[in-house]
Amino acid sequence: MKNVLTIAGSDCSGGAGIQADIKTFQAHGAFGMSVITAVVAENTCDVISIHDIPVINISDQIDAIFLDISVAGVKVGMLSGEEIMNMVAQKLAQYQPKNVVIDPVMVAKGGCSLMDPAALNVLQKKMIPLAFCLTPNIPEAEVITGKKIRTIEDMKMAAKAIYQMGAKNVLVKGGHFLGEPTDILYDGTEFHSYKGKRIHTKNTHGTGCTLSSAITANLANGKTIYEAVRSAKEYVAGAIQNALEIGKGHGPTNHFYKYYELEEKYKNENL
Ligand SMILES: Nc1ncnc2c1ncn2[C@@H]1O[C@H](COP(=O)(O)OP(=O)(O)OP(=O)(O)O)[C@@H](O)[C@H]1O
Ligand SMILES: Cc1ncc(COP(=O)(O)O)c(N)n1
Repeated sequence: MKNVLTIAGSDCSGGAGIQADIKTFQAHGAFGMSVITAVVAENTCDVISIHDIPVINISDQIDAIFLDISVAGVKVGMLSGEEIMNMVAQKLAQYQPKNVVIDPVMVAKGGCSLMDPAALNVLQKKMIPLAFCLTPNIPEAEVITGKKIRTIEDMKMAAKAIYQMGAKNVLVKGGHFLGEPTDILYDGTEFHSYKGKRIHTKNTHGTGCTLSSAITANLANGKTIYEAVRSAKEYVAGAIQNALEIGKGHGPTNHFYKYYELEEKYKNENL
């Protein structure tokens, strides 16, 4: 079993952030670990408040893991400000883990900001070059590149521009477009398009967190980036399809359907 780490914020309502990441790791047969960067008081409707964990403690959490345990993949989610981002970048550069997947979380589904805009420069200059894969949604790709995205061609141009900032692979997610959700991957040579069928539901809280964690676990489990993204997109579609009617707003993705499959696999392989 591979050990995978998420460095992200806590969503007390269990739909996004650390909680979504750990559920996703578990459903992929990986051992999940977490470094919590912020405690977000949020639910399916709103973000009420954000408490950043002191930088020294985040740094200690990262050391605690890397000084003791081998890490096969790292997913990075919410980093709310410059100081935290600088430190996480410095620690990743120090420990050089493989399979770093960065989800540049900026705004929660309800519209609340989860990243200080002043941190954009650090994201571009220090975090993006550390990413084996960066997974911006359309608004995030627009902020990072400073260019509007209206078409698939614009998504490709954005992926290329972000690749040039130093990420090895860039996946621009198309969930925010109307119509079928197509994601575009650029690997520095070619574009790969991942098409999906739109599932008509309001229960999509945590889809971005789930996708990036599934990619991380797949890479840690030895899949290529192309296979990791294809399989993660299928996983998210299943998690949306089986989404739960929890709360009054955007309900969370559901990971249980995969646990049952995993249980069967383990039984059949006598693991
Ligand atoms: N309604 C939907 N039906 C099917 N797939 C979807 C739907 N919405 C999003 N997706 C897929 O889910 C993944 C996450 O995409 P999205 O663009 O929503 O990311 P995100 O905005 O970062 O998510 P979040 O809002 O949770 O942070 C992508 O693979 C996208 O294509
Ligand atoms: C702690 C944390 N991290 C990430 C998100 C983004 O997820 P979403 O856009 O689905 O609200 C979130 N809401 N909370």
